[in-house]
Amino acid sequence: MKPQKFSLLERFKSFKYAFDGYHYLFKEEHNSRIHLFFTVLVIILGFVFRINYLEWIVVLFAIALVIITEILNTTIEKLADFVSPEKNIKIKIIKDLAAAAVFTSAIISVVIGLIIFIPKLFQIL
Ligand SMILES: Nc1ncnc2c1ncn2[C@@H]1O[C@H](COP(=O)(O)OP(=O)(O)OP(=O)(O)O)[C@@H](O)[C@H]1O
Repeated sequence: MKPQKFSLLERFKSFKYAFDGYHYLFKEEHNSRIHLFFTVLVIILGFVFRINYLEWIVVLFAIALVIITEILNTTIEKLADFVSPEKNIKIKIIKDLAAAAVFTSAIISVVIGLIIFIPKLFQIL
C-alpha cells in the first residue's frame, strides 16, 4: 500500500469518528450513562472538597479506566454479535470476560473514590 501524505483534514476526521463513538456509547449503552453520572459527580466532589493534584490524577485515571473498559466491552459485544448472532458458548465466554473487565474497573474506582472522599466527609461532619 502507498504511504499516505499527512493531512490535517484526515486528522480532524479521526477526531470526529472518536466523537461518533462517544455518541453511540452514551446513546445506546445504558451502563455508560450510569458511569457518566458518577464521573460528573466525582468531578464536582473533587472541586467541592478541593482534592490535591495527586488525588486529581488518581481520580482521573480511575475515570479513564472505567470509560475505556466500557468502550472496549461495547466494542467486543458488537463484534461478537456481528460475528455470531446466534447463541454460542464461546461468545458467552468472550462477553463474560469483557463484562468482568468493566466490573473490575468499576469496583476498583469505587474503592479509590471511597479512600479519597470518606476521610474528607468525616472532616466536615
Ligand atoms: N451470542 C451469545 N451466546 C451466548 N451467550 C450470550 C450471547 N450473547 C450474550 N450472551 C450472554 O448474555 C450476557 C449479556 O450479553 P449482552 O450482549 O446482552 O450484553 P449486555 O447485557 O447488553 O451488556 P451491557 O449491559 O454491557 O450492554 C453475556 O455476558 C453472555 O453471558
